[in-house]
Formats: sequence, C-alpha cells, structure tokens
Amino acid sequence: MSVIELKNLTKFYGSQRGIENVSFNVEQGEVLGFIGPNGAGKSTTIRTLLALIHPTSGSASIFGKDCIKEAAEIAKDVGYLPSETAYYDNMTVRELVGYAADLYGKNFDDKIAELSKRLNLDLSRKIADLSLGNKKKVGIVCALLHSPKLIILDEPTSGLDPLVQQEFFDILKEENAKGATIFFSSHVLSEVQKICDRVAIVKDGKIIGIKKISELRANSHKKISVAADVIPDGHFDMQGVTNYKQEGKSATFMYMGNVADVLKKMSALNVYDVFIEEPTLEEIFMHYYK
Ligand SMILES: Nc1ncnc2c1ncn2[C@@H]1O[C@H](COP(=O)(O)OP(=O)(O)OP(=O)(O)O)[C@@H](O)[C@H]1O
Repeated sequence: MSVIELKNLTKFYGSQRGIENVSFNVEQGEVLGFIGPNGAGKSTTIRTLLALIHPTSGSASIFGKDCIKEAAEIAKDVGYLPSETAYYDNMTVRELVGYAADLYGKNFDDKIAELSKRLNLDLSRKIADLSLGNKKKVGIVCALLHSPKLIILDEPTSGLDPLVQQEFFDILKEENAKGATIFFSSHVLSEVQKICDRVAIVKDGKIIGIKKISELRANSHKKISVAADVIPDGHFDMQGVTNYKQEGKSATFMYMGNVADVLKKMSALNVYDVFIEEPTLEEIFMHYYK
C-alpha cells in the first residue's frame, strides 16, 4: 500500500518553476530518499505535500487522503522536520518541545527525555543560545515525539556532527522497524545510501529516476585504478569502459561488464598496483546530474 502518492504534482511560483509533473509513490514501511542538488525542488515537493503551499496543478495524497483538503486530518499522523526551523527564541528547549507535544493533546515526556538524551540535547538551554546543529536536534525531537506513522524530513542531517548523525539514523531505523514510513530529502547521496530502501532523484523540478539501492549496486559499475610500468595508448579500449583517464603510469576508469575480461587486459601489463572499488552513489548517479 502507498502511504504517499503524487500525481503530476506541479508548483510554479509565478513564472518561476518549483516542480513539474512530479509523480511517485512512497510505500508503507519504506525509507525513501529524495535526492537532488540545491534548487531541484525537494522542499517545494515536501511543502506541497504538507499543504504549506498549494500546487498549481496535479494532486497528492497521504494515507489515501487528499493532501490539501484533508491536511489537518493527515497532520496528526505525520512528523515533519522543515529544512529551516524558526522557533520562539525566549523559550527553553523543554518549553518548546512541551509546546509541540501539547498540540497533540498528549503527554510525551518519556519520549522527549529519551530522544534528547540520545541526541545529546540539553532541555534546559534557551533556544536563542543554541547552535544550528542543536536547533536541528530540537526540530528532530518535535518531529518524532508523537511516534508518527509517517516521518517527513527535509535535509535532516545538515548541521549534525557525524556521531549525532549516526545516532539519529539509528533512531530512524528503530522508528522504521516499529512501522513508520520515512521520506527524507538530502543533497548528500552517501548519507542516504546508509538508510534508504529506494531513492528518487529530482533535477530541475522533475523526477529523473527512482531506484532501489540494492538494484543500483547490482547494476553498478566498478571503479578501477591501475598502475603499470607502461600502459600503451588504447590498451583499455574495450566494451564497458567509460570515463577513462590516464596520467603517466596510472589509469582510472569505470567498468561495467565481466571482471575477468578486464583482468585479462591487465595481466598483459606489468601491473604494480590495482584497486577495484564499488563506486559511491554519487558516482553512480553522476550521469543524471550532467
Ligand atoms: N518562495 C519562492 N518563490 C519563488 N521561487 C521559489 C520559492 N521557493 C522556491 N523557489 C524556486 O523553486 C525551485 C525549487 O526550489 P526548492 O527550494 O524546492 O529546491 P530544493 O531542492 O529544496 O533546494 P535546496 O536544497 O536549495 O533547498 C528553485 O528554483 C527555487 O528558486
């Protein structure tokens, strides 16, 4: 079952393109990464889904309900972290997260205590005195405190140091294991690959690919670096070789095909160093961004 469904969702800010004909689904229980460079349309998509802005055309639903007409109903079961947060500066963290909890009319003190401890967030500090990263943690606690069925996060990791980021991903994995569906945007592919089942790639307001991480890996190229006494011109001219670069005694290239074939080519040389690596998602998707 799909938790989120977007059908030709389009948003123009006057004549400025936000997103155009964006269509995809987020399935129950999955973690979907929404990847794209700055200005691609990630925040516009998310803000339209949450009815913070209205689409120019197209439609979207969450839990089978219309995102605009039934926004208030949907919001009860959604946790949202905006990319930029603005809070009441004079409040303490405890007051602010308490205020967020009150909106749901329930007591979430235990969950607040647990999340703030794990994220190393001091509840007694004033919002005005917090660093960017600590403000992000406040946003994370507000988004997760009511254990929502759907978690929507817009650039959640920017500003978090690596240790906190790891803890945050562990928390997300636990929420996911308990049944939460997660949809989050990032422009850093290497972050997303640690946690997502699938990734949707957005560029210039349009979806240009949606793939399973496992599929990407299975079909992906190898990244090969080889150093040899002499590499004759054209030696690696063979099917499956792309992005070939040679500098003196070293060559690097991407290869998709039978590894034995390329090893045969190498064995004809006097090789003294070789690396065969799995490319990062950045490298796999490089051609999408060109
Ligand atoms: N309020 C606005 N008025 C006019 N244009 C806007 C507005 N908000 C966004 N845009 C434009 O819509 C396009 C998509 O922007 P959006 O913020 O959705 O991208 P993004 O992928 O979230 O990027 P970033 O990572 O930089 O936040 C951009 O060209 C942006 O300039």
